[in-house]
Formats: sequence, structure tokens, C-alpha cells
Amino acid sequence: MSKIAIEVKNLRKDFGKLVAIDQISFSIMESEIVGFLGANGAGKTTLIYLLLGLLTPTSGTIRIFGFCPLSARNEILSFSNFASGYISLPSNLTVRENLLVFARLYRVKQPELKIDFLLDLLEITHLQHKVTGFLSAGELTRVCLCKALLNDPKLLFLDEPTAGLDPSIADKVCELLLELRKKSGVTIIYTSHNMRDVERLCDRIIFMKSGKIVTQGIPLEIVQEFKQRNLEELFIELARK
Ligand SMILES: Nc1ncnc2c1ncn2[C@@H]1O[C@H](COP(=O)(O)OP(=O)(O)OP(=O)(O)O)[C@@H](O)[C@H]1O
Repeated sequence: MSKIAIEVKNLRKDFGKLVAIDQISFSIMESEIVGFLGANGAGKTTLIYLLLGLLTPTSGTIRIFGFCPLSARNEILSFSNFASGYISLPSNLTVRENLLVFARLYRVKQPELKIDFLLDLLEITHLQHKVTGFLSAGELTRVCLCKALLNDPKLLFLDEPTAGLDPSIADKVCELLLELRKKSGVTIIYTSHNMRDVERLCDRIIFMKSGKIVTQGIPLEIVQEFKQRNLEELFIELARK
């Protein structure tokens, strides 16, 4: 029987007078791939930062495999990882040097071998000696994904991981994530504005608006429930309502 990976109850986050996350509750089961959708400013990144323990909730509780992100941050970091399409890595190091720094931080056994494996998996072995600051956006995204897989996470937070990727590479990344889930049972929390990737990847979507959950469920079922033709149309419908 699968376990609860993430349990959020009555979570709220205020930034001054702005309520960025407004009393939301949800659970995510182990090995699920759940997409958080919503227009710009809906609260997706704030929610991920709360789950990672980088922000303190105004009220409410979060449990990640039973741990509280604020009091057990190191435990959670040991089995989770994060990648974003917009993250920056030390720009004067080469790709390999960057990955080695993170591999040491994560105490990866046989880091050189692991890095070789991941560079090959993401098809960027040819970039390993290139200075990170000179990478294209799509190349950098793939390096960030390598970084996120270094510690074999059982929980992966991906904030717009396919941003800046060309459609062919984005498709490969989705395929790779699905394969990874099949092999390792990783739980994936995913945000994206690319509805094609979301349709392909996510078992369930949670649609947010102004910090609240508007609807959640299996992508195709929600599309039918709202009498739309696809996720893109559903997104526009819910975001404009
Ligand atoms: N540190 C902060 N201080 C003040 N306001 C913030 C802070 N971080 C986020 N916000 C505000 O909280 C709201 C939610 O922002 P958030 O970045 O979570 O949205 P998002 O759904 O990730 O948007 P996007 O799709 O554009 O990335 C926005 O109105 C944003 O301006």
C-alpha cells in the first residue's frame, strides 16, 4: 500500500497584506506525479518554497514523509531535491565542477561515476567541460536536472523544469521522468505552464488561483468535467473565471 508523501493542512502564507497561500489542504501519495497549475502569481512557487522549508508558514501544517520542513530540514533534504528552469549555478565553474560540488554536498558515493551516468542520461556529456555561465537556457536546465538527480531523491520538486527547452528535449525530459518514476518510485511535484508536458506527465493536477485550490483531479477527467477540449483550454477558462 502506498504511503502519504506530503500532507498539507490549512496552510496559509502572507506577505504583508498579500495572502499568497490561502488555507489550502491536500495530500500527495508516494510515487504520484502531481502538477500544480495556475496563472502567474497564483502561489505555486511560494507553495514549493514552503514545502522545502525555505519559507515559514503563517499558519497550518506540512508533513513530508512525516517530517516537518522547518524542524527536520536536513532529513528532508537528504531524500529530496529541487530543480527549476530559472535556477542559477556558480557561473565560473564548469558543468562537471558544479556537479562535483553538489555531489560532495549530498555525500554521493562514487561521484565521478554518478556524474558520468547522469550526463549521459540527459545527453549533455559533451558539455561537461564547458563553463556553466556560457550555457544556453536549455543546456542549463538539463544541468540543473542532473544536479537534482545526484542524490537519487525519493521526492523531487520541479519548478518549470521544461522552461527554455526545445520541444524535442522537453519531450525527452518528460520521458525520462516517467521512466525514473517507474524504476525508483520517485514522487514528483511539478509546476509548468506547458500543458502538453503536464498532460503527458501528471497523474493529478491541482489548479491554484490567488493562493486557493480551485479544482483538483485527473487531468482528462477535469477537462471533461469543465466541458473543455484540452488542458490548455481548461487553464484559460479557470484562470479567467
Ligand atoms: N518574497 C515575497 N515577498 C512579497 N510577495 C511575494 C514574495 N514571493 C511571492 N510573492 C507574491 O506572492 C504571490 C504568489 O507568487 P508565486 O511566485 O508563488 O506565484 P507563481 O504561481 O509561482 O507565479 P509564476 O507562474 O509567475 O511563477 C505573487 O503575488 C507574488 O508577487
